[in-house]
Amino acid sequence: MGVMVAVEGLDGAGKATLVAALADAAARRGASVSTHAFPRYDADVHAGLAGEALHGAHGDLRSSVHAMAVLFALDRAGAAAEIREARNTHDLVLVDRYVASNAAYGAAREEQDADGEFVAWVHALEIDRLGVPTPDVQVLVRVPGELAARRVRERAASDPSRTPDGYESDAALQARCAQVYDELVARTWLAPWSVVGADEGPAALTRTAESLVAERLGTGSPGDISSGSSVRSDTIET
Ligand SMILES: Nc1ncnc2c1ncn2[C@@H]1O[C@H](COP(=O)(O)OP(=O)(O)OP(=O)(O)O)[C@@H](O)[C@H]1O
Ligand SMILES: Cc1cn([C@H]2C[C@H](O)[C@@H](COP(=O)(O)O)O2)c(=O)[nH]c1=O
Repeated sequence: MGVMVAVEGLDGAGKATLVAALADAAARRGASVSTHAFPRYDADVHAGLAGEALHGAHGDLRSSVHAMAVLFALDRAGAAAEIREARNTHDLVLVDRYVASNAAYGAAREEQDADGEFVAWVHALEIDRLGVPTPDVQVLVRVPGELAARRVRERAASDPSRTPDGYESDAALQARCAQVYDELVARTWLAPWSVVGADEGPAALTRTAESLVAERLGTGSPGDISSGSSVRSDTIET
């Protein structure tokens, strides 16, 4: 059974960049790697609707925190079998955004902390009811909000298809979301966490992430996150 690592963080934190680098590094060592990203805008109707709502479509859909979270959750539920299969057939399963994104963004929108009703509701919905697989480790790419926002703006300037959506352009929401992520880490919510910082370029960040995740997983060799015994989540039930 492969190791499943979910990468989390603010919009523009560098999650996709880290996932790609981790996948490359593991593949170079001969590991089989399966990568996934949520929301699956083009592959799942729920994610597609959520993406359109983030850009202003579908009337007042975006204003409902729970409706948006249900759409993101149904997207993941639709991928649950694929993720289980990937775990059975690959050494390493990497996921760019996962259940904790729903917890962090929804709680931030509701102005709740990680001990609040919203985070408990996400756990009950996604893990307990929809049977979404629990990751072995979560990595928080923890960057200052201003840096993440600058990256989002610069990315949009060079790629018009990445126009900032309603969450990305809300600095106050991103700031609250960063706070909730820190609380989820402190509570070991859902699974153990490793935190990587913003003061490193992609290559150094990847090496740090690999070492920290290997440490969390208790694998023999530092940096080898694709094999060895995986520590199942010491989940905090909420
Ligand atoms: N460690 C890094 N150092 C410098 N620039 C980086 C780093 N990581 C990512 N970037 C740059 O920041 C921008 C955002 O990165 P990326 O797309 O990986 O973020 P993301 O967290 O996946 O964003 P989103 O959630 O909005 O899709 C990209 O232009 C990327 O090249
Ligand atoms: C998967 C997921 C995402 N979100 C939020 C986080 C982002 O602001 C947007 C879109 O994600 P992207 O990575 O910028 O494409 O949606 C969420 O609230 N819940 C989720 O499960």
